[in-house]
Amino acid sequence: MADHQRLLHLAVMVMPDERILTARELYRFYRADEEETLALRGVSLQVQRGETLAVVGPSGSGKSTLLACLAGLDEPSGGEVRVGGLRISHRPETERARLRARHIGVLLQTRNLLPHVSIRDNIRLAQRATAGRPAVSAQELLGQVELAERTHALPRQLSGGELARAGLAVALANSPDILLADEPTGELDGETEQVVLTLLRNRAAQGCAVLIVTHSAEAVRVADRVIGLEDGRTVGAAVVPERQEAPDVIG
Ligand SMILES: Nc1ncnc2c1ncn2[C@@H]1O[C@H](COP(=O)(O)OP(=O)(O)OP(=O)(O)O)[C@@H](O)[C@H]1O
Repeated sequence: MADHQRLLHLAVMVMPDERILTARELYRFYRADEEETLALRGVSLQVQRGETLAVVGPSGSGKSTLLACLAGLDEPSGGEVRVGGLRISHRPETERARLRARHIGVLLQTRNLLPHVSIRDNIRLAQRATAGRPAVSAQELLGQVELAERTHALPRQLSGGELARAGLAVALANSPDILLADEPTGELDGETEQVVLTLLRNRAAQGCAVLIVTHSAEAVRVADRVIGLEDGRTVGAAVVPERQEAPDVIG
């Protein structure tokens, strides 16, 4: 190999892949009893490090299905999902779970919290899914989401806003490269919504790729880009013209 080729090869090897999350031509077909639904019909997207992408669309348009396929919680019927250079789709569940634990934080509408353990132990259990020492302690994470005083609380002892922040702390337990959030501000009041959006923005500012499925105009406003889904297809993509920074509530 010539010198310049060797240098180029090295540069490609050490250059971080900015397109950390890539979905190509995703299809998801459901069959329940006699009913067949094509929930995704060829969806392609990319999210870069440091970028926030909002996915919007009417009920039933395929948003949650898309998020589940991106997270490796569900398998697309066709197409593929890549995390950095690694394919996460079309692998056994255990391998998808391993890749997810290492690279992806997922915040689901159900708030991804186990009901019978404290919020601190919810975080610790999430951290056990990866080998090695977590980069950030459960106590530190709870401090970041302003729940340091509620360490021992069970999920049912928390308010809606506190639950949303606890769910986010669990999603961030393993310092993910990618954060996927399904309606992260769903039932929150305006003030708590701003707190959660600020936390998401801060993560993106630290280099995380953030994808938010949302109905909230506020959430769309803090995104860098927005894509629409309708009937399982992307119907438009736009750069948000003037991003409104959420107030800097949490450092
Ligand atoms: N497990 C399933 N089995 C059969 N059909 C399903 C399943 N999950 C979703 N669907 C169907 O796939 C389509 C897309 O559903 P999905 O939940 O992804 O939509 P959504 O945009 O997230 O909706 P919402 O905004 O109401 O949460 C819908 O027609 C839904 O009924």
